[in-house]
Amino acid sequence: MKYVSTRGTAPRLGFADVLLAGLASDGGLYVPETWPGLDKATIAGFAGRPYADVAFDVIKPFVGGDISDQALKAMIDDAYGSFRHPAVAPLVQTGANEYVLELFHGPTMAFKDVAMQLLARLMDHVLAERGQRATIVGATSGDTGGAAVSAFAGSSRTDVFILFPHGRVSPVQQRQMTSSGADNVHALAVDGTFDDCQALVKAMFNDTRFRNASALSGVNSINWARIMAQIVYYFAAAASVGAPERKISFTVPTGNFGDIFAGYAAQRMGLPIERLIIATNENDILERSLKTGVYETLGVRPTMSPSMDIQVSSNFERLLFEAGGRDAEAVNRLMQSLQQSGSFTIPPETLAAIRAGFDAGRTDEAATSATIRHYNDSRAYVLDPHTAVAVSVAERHRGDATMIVLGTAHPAKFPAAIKAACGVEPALPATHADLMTKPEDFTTLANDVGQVKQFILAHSRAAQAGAAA
Ligand SMILES: Cc1ncc(COP(=O)(O)O)c(C=O)c1O
Ligand SMILES: N[C@@H](CCOP(=O)(O)O)C(=O)O
Repeated sequence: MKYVSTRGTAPRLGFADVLLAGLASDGGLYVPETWPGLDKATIAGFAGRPYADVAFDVIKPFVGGDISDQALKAMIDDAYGSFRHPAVAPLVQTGANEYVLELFHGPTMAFKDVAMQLLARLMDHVLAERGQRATIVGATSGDTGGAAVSAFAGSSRTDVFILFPHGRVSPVQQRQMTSSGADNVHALAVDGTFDDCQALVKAMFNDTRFRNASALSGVNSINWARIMAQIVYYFAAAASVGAPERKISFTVPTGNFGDIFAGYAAQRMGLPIERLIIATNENDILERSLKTGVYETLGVRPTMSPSMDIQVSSNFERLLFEAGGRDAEAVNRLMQSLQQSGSFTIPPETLAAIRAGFDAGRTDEAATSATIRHYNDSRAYVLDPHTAVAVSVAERHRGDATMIVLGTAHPAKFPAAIKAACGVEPALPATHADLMTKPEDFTTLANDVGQVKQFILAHSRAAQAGAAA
């Protein structure tokens, strides 16, 4: 399996190189050169099988021959052995034909763990085989950071630098990033928004000298391996409720578009999905884009679903590439326009292709609270605010297909919002009982790429080894 960049000029790479590259060298995102297919019998056969077995079958074609089957299987088993629920991603029925897919039973209580636990093992494996170290950078609006810290803490081959928007993540999310005590973890509180943090990460990748000097690698969903691991739960969940014979739609709380792009990838691999529904909070760039055809960034508004407080939705570029017939030049033009003017107009045929598979809806703060309250009162089920955004959108997009809403975080990560909405203060799982009393360690930095690079060069063992060589 080879991978190509959405911007067309970066080298075609195999899986192990894409895994370590993160962002492509032309600024684009890697996608598989061709989509592997799974036939109907294979998909139906996923029902009732252990999650790790489904993961192996879905992931194996993307890895090609770069990692042996035995090593891949061992890493998958180990990654999902760290989850608190034996099913890894259980489906909870919430209505006659409605389910919440609980993706928050991993070590940091958000769906990011599903991919990050495997990504860390894959990276360590490839780095060990090559005798290399890497400098890992990540931007987070709250959950990717904690998941990365948990997955990479103590790894001898990586130093991890997580940029988070100072004062814009929940206290639980912050502690998960700042209290690991691991020497190879650096939490950086940036004076800015998540979009600023993500722009800093991309600027570091686009500086070839810095990138090479520090052996830079990324853990955001710009890294193909993150998306790859997230495809699995679409197959597992759909098969468990009767796919491929039963019609199924998914509603996905969306920010950086990685999670829903994984659903699109599952569809391209043969999973019949009726509709993929993008659910946004008041940071509704994707909902506006699908409605008007104009992708236009406005200021970020802080909401009670902070992990979705995003305007520049990185993985939308992957969809533009696919829906536009893999026209890398067109993607380049759109991305240049975004950089210069903060907006672009989606070409009409591309927009039509997107609308053929996707719907989008927005939920404001009052409706998010009302949904949390309603689910608590009527079903004794406590939704986290991100999942509540999606449940509210799903209710407005009911068709005759079975609806699966992705439950992306545990409500205990956002206790203040839940308490305000329904009076309940969700408790942290016993595994996290001491989290909020652990000492914190983080560094505050300005929204300045020079300062961030300087910090990384001073603290990355890969950079220091490179400088000494
Ligand atoms: C809890 C939660 N829900 C939803 C999202 C949005 O997912 P994506 O960025 O893949 O669209 C995020 C952040 O990514 C998140 O942390
Ligand atoms: N919501 C995310 C933002 C980064 O998304 P990613 O999936 O690209 O890592 C977060 O919680 O950090």
